[in-house]
Amino acid sequence: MAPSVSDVRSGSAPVVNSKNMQVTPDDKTTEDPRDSSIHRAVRSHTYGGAANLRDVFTNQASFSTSSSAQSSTLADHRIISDPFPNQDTGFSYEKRDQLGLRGLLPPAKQSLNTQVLRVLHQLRSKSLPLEKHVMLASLRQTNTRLYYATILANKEEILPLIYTPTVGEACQKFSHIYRRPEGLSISLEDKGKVASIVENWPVPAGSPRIAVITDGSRILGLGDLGWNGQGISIGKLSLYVAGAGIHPRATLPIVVDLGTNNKKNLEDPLYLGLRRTRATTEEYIEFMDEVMEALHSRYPNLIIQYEDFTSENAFRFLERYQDKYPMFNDDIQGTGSVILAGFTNAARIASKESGRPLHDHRILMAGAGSAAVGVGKQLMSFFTRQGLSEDEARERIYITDSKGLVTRDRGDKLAEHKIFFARQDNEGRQIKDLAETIDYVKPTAILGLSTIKGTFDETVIRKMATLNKRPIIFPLSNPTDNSECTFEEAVRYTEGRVLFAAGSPFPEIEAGASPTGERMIPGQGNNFLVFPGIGLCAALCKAARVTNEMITESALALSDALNDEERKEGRLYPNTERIREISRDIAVRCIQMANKQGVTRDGGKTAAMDEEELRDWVHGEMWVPRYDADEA
Ligand SMILES: NC(=O)C1=CN([C@@H]2O[C@H](COP(=O)(O)OP(=O)(O)OC[C@H]3O[C@@H](n4cnc5c(N)ncnc54)[C@H](O)[C@@H]3O)[C@@H](O)[C@H]2O)C=CC1
Ligand SMILES: CC(=O)C(=O)O
Ligand SMILES: [Mg+2]
Repeated sequence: MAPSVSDVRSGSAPVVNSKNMQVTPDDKTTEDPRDSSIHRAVRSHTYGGAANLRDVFTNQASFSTSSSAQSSTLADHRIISDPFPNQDTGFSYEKRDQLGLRGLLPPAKQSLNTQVLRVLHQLRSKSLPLEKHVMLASLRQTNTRLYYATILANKEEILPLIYTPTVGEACQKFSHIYRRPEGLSISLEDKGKVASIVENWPVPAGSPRIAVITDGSRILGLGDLGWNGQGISIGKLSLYVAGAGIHPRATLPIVVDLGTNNKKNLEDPLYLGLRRTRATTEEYIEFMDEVMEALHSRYPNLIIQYEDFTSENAFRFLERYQDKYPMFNDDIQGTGSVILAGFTNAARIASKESGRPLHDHRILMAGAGSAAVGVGKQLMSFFTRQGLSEDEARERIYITDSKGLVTRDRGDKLAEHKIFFARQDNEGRQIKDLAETIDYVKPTAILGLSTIKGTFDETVIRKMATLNKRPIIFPLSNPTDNSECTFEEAVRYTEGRVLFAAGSPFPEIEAGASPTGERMIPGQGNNFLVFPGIGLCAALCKAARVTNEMITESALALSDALNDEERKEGRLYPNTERIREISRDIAVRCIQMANKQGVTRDGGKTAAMDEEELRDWVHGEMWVPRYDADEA
């Protein structure tokens, strides 16, 4: 059955009367003549006949002749093959005449809204999430604006298809579902000539502003997927566009291919990455130095988000580059921010009901990788804000790994990143079992960043329910199949008292099925609630660095974003439907912090604005998918 107009949920309707192109490619580098001619052509919707991004670059000469009706008619019809300017049945009859599109399109002229209905109709006729993911990827590759209009009008339905959990399966099968290239692939074989590879990026509308880079070595909780990790860079950048209004053409997905240790991939004839095992640490460092230098020298304002590197390299490259380039690590810092926000909101509720002072919370983490340690470090600021010293704050946080509680005297050589939270007050006691560790620590909160499904089993959850009036339980590993427990399990074993957030989305529990008799909404504690706002901030104020203080500010802004209605509903995070508003508020607070720290490079523009002006300006800078007014 075809969906009705009312099926298209509003909120951020797909077609809105707002400016079209704002968080645009970097104005500085658009002085590149290739960029500016292309940018102008795209803006004015004249078109020189490029079939794809690369052609936009090579055919740019035809832009300058597009005023000639004769030559443009021959070339311009290919606009329907270029995803950004393509409007398909949305082209007005006048434009069809102008561009030689008569007869190449069905007779009907349809609005973007109606086109969204068709996408939903087709999407809902498919049963498997991966099929839906492939269909949406194909839409992104053929009609960018329709893709984003569909997402914005149907966030709850679409986000799990383009992001976790489905993006996990998509990455596992990325070489199989591959249709056409998207983003940059830079392989170890390009060593010594990475700058020329970066030069190859066709820059269809000026320079990119945000890049997401992965080496595919730890995709979600799925391990080493090699080149197939490109799917995560693409997925995260779709969220930048949908969630923060970054212009689609200002995004740059990158996979660096330094080999893979995934035997299945190496033996798969369809695998599209390098067929070699992973490079050594020395090779890694040299190569990444070259990549960062090449990206930064071509695009000095580019914000580079590191994603899903193994923990050792995640920490290594954050430390190596954070004071040199505008970059941040999403798994360490983005996750730290989002969990600090959710934990703060949960701890306030728990403390209000139990009378326990906020500074007296104790957090036990299952997991001691980049995500857990990043979260732990960010959570320390929760305690220091309650008046504790750094050491006292650190003592409130316990981490466990596959061998149990992490202690200094456990007898094994601890990875460097684990040492900070390794206990020294255990008096020689070593505990392997998580339930026993709970008896020892008596935590008010358990956070799962272990990648292991079922780590929070019935015994663990029931112990938390015995110890706490409102136990805080956050199984944060992705995708859903790796979650330490389900929402339903957490609710059942705590008789509905749990304060819950998970990395991947779980369904709500309706009032009739809930032990409390009230509808229960699970939180989604996922870094996608903050990284779009952090990146938006950095792009807009041309941040020279993404400082730790900016990251902490993003957490405070997210925590403050919860409104009264959401609090009444028992939410720990604001409703994802409001993601653009949330990103705007995060960006405003981060820009203010960036100005305070003197890391902006916008010539004092944002420093001169008061908060309201800044909020309006940031809002106005967000790109909204729409067709030209006369064609909508
Ligand atoms: N919700 C979110 O926004 C985010 C979630 N994550 C998730 O966090 C997970 C971990 O990521 P990384 O830290 O980078 O991975 P990692 O592989 O470096 O760390 C996993 C850690 O879990 C430990 N571990 C394994 N089995 C365990 C067990 N039974 N009990 C306790 N600890 C155990 C390992 O020893 C290791 O320290 C992934 O599943 C990822 O999807 C990561 C970033 C953001
Ligand atoms: C959400 C995310 O960044 C992860 O699971 O790795
Ligand atoms: Mg990640």
